[in-house]
Amino acid sequence: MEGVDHLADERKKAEFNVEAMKIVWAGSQHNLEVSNRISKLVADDPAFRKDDRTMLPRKELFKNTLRKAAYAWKRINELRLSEEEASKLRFYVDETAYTDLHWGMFIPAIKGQGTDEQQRKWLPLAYKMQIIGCYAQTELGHGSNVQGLETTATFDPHTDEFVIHSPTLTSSKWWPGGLGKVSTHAVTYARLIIDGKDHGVHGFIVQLRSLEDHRPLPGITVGDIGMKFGNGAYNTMDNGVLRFDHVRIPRNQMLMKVSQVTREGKYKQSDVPRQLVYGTMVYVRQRIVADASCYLSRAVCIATRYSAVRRQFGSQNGGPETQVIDYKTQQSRLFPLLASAYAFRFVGEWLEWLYTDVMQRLQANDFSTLPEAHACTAGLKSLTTSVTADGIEECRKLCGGHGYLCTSGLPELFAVYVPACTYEGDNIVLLLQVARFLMKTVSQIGTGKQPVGTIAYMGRIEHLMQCRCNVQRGFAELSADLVEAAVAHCQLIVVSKFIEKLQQDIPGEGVKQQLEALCGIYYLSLLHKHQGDFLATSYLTPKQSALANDQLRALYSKVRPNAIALVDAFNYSDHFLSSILGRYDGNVYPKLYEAAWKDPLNESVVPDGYHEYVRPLLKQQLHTARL
Ligand SMILES: CCCCC/C=C\C/C=C\C/C=C\C/C=C\C/C=C\C=C\C(=O)SCCNC(=O)CCNC(=O)[C@H](O)C(C)(C)COP(=O)(O)OP(=O)(O)OC[C@H]1O[C@@H](n2cnc3c(N)ncnc32)[C@H](O)[C@@H]1OP(=O)(O)O
Ligand SMILES: Cc1cc2nc3c(=O)[nH]c(=O)nc-3n(C[C@H](O)[C@H](O)[C@H](O)COP(=O)(O)OP(=O)(O)OC[C@H]3O[C@@H](n4cnc5c(N)ncnc54)[C@H](O)[C@@H]3O)c2cc1C
Repeated sequence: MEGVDHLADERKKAEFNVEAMKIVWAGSQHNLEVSNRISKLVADDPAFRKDDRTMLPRKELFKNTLRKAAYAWKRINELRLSEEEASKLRFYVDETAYTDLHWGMFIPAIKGQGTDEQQRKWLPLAYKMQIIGCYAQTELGHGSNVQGLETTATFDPHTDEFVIHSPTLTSSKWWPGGLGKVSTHAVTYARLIIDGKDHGVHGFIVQLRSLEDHRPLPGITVGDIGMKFGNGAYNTMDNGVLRFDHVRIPRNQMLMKVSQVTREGKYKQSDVPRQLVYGTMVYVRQRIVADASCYLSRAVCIATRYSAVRRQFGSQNGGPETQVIDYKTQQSRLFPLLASAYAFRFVGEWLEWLYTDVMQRLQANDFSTLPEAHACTAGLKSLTTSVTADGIEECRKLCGGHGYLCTSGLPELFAVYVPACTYEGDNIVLLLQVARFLMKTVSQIGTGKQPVGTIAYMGRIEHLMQCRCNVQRGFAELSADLVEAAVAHCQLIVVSKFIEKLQQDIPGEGVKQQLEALCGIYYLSLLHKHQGDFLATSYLTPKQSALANDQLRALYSKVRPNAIALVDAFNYSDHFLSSILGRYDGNVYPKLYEAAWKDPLNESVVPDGYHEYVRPLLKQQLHTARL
């Protein structure tokens, strides 16, 4: 029934102040106000419609994305939106586009690695979108191993230029988003060669296309790499291929904050770690962690609302069947994901703080916290994206058959999100970086160096203090176990940041109690999942393990009446969720029925192709039957 809130009874059960929880989720009253205003702006504007996205052929889909990106930019300017509001608007438009890479990587790369002079030249152009940029690092043959990139930038002292060249097929740039069809410029990563000497990988600003007619400049071959997983989803993005044939750029287009090449061709390394060349990736990994909670909470919101609407079995005396959310099995799959969404929100906030702190220290030439920042961003990016991708798929299964329909919103959400496990660093490769950091820490504990920050706990573990180990010895052989240790370390960070959040003053009736319950579900469900490890290492007795499981079940019961309100606190509009199963009013069945009839296949009663391919078969059967 239209206008009826089918979830009203569920909402009445809430034992906490939902409006106050919305503020906790948004981070502040101000953030909530901006989110409300901008999400409504997008939802109310038919130009941002997206319910047809999974049905459009690629070319139409891509053109539509270009239209939306241009329209979004027009609105941002007309309404004089601030940078914060503009990025919220792109978030609520909810369509991956070349602009993600322009704002998310091209500009940060110039800001992080360009000199003041380079920033003064390039940033105003980029901010006004008079040039559009991408981040061209990965190659056909090299992704994870950045030091293995093959593209060369050879200094020519006669002309004061670099010659950018792709020497082999495997050196072709491959994957950069926005590169395929739109970008006019790319921050391109290439090996710096001076006088025959290889100085390793550096960033260069290279113009790719004419600003007049958009054609590739001489020596540039560029295009899209083709369709990716899923309908709609990441196919709104023009991930591209790019080859350079001795393309010349002025010397001052090498990003020279970290190291410089002089007019005479002298290579000068600033007094900063070379890893700062990887700074843009650290920035984006931190953003991806913050984003994981958004994707996971969307899926959880859909699955929770639908689980309250859906009924199966258990009818008593002809009464209604049981809501599937009341089954303990459903709760044991759904509520840990709900708890994870909140946990990732808080660890994302903390990581943002850590990143800002590291950047401030770098300004003051203090590089001491860089290794920890790298380990935290790499590890948490890996953990949160893996859990989120698996969690979206679990939510699809929690919605039974209807979860498989595109109108549930879940297939596209999964397809658009799952590459997050690969981009900005393959999740296993990143965990190996964390493992290396942990092993290095262990090797230093023996020398009396006290670990601080997120690894301080290691200094309190007795047998680690006795440990005398070399970082590399046995590393490769034990790498699968070390990856597990790295995940456990990252989980510890997530749990401790959740607990720290609870130690803050959290206003709103019942809000803190709900968060305490969710925090308990988060760590107890982990403990339950890994109880074998805890028992094997005698950190838990079987009795304690059983008690922990009892406590977990009790927390599921505590959260159950609040489940709908806890997902309402994410404050997602129906437009943003784009899911019939996750509708705010729970009016699922009539809307599913209605949507089916809107499918293009139902535009005619007799489908295209019937007369060519079906009718002849039927005729043949009639003929055979008569015989
Ligand atoms: C639809 C979803 C949208 C999501 C939106 C999300 C967020 C939105 C907001 C903003 C983002 C905007 C856009 C992004 C959106 C979507 C993504 C789209 C694009 C994706 C882009 C990319 O994928 S870009 C390419 C990314 N590539 C990688 O990540 C490569 C991974 N590889 C590496 O990083 C390195 O090769 C390495 C770390 C694995 C190894 O490096 P190497 O130099 O060989 O190092 P060693 O292992 O020998 O280590 C040497 C020492 O250096 C330390 N170290 C390594 N890395 C760093 C670092 N980054 N910082 C600091 N220190 C580092 C390492 O620890 C070693 O130290 P020690 O010697 O002391 O041990
Ligand atoms: C949607 C999408 C968007 C992207 N956007 C961009 C972009 O804008 N710009 C850009 O430059 N790049 C981009 N990329 C590329 C991306 O960064 C790389 O794909 C990513 O870094 C992984 O590298 P790879 O593809 O070389 O994987 P590989 O390293 O080849 O991984 C293959 C397998 O090998 C394993 N493996 C690799 N090395 C090791 C090791 N040392 N030990 C153990 N196992 C290992 C991995 O775990 C994985 O299972 C994008 C990729 C995708 C999918």
